[in-house]
Amino acid sequence: MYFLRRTDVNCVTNWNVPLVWEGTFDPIVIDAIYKKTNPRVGVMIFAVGKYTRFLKGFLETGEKHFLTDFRVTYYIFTDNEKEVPAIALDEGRKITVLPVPSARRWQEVVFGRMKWATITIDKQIRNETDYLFLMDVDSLFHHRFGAESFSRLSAVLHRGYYKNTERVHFPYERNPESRAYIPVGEGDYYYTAAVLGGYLEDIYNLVRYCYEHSEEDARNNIEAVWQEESHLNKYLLYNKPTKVLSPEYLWSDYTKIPADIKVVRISQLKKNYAEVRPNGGH
Ligand SMILES: CC(=O)N[C@H]1[C@@H](OP(=O)(O)OP(=O)(O)OC[C@H]2O[C@@H](n3ccc(=O)[nH]c3=O)[C@H](O)[C@@H]2O)O[C@H](CO)[C@H](O)[C@@H]1O
Ligand SMILES: [Mn+2]
Repeated sequence: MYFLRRTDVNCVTNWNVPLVWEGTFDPIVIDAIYKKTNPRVGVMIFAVGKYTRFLKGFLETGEKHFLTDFRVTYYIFTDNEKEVPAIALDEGRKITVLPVPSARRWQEVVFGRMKWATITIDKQIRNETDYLFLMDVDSLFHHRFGAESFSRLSAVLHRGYYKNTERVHFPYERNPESRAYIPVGEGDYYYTAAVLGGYLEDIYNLVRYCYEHSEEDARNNIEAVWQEESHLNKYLLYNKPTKVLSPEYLWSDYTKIPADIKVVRISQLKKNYAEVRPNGGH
């Protein structure tokens, strides 16, 4: 008998839910537990404008590493259906393409994810999915992303702020006029908006909150500092995740891999922001 544990990182949050790292779970045991209920998994990805170029790599590597042996539907929201590549999918896995309008600003797309997620869950996905994930498309899977990620609400620590950043320096929205406002002194973690998952209804509550609150900001001519990610961080402060995933679940090709990151499960690709976005860089 041996026990899986890590002593170099924190494996539990202040509200006593798991913080998942490589070396803290047995992948075979945990997949077998969830396999019994054979859940239907949905993954929402947006590929608007030039971002369709990322679909091939995302889907091909997803087939190698993302919940292999589970039933998975990739919901691809795009303004250009013709650019969705034909990828050979394993049994029990499929692609559903959903049309969305083109955008003049990249901000429209990242905010729009919350809007289209809300609308599409109501219209269709509620009847098709048990667990729902939302992911950025400009990334590749490099390593197992399995059933250890399942819970009612699972959020991923942003790689840039998980270790050496005091909470007063988290890049939360600090304008009290914004619905995403978090006062200095509050906050648990800074979470990324690029990977997120949970039960369908829990994700629905989250995306609807982010959608409605960003619309309210827009009516007051406010755009939160990190767009939908700011609203997400506000939501997660008052609706704590039931599982927190380490930055293994979203690293970046821009960032050197430190010793506590034993595996990189997904990594954001380097991209030319000015070239790939409709209104240029940051
Ligand atoms: C440095 C920076 O600017 N960071 C933003 C961006 O990081 P990122 O640089 O990760 O943003 P991104 O350009 O990858 O956009 C997020 C996702 O939106 C989709 N997409 C975006 C633009 C577009 O024209 N077409 C399209 O399909 C695509 O799925 C992409 O992966 O997103 C974060 C949340 O995810 C925050 O909102 C940040 O504001
Ligand atoms: Mn991205």
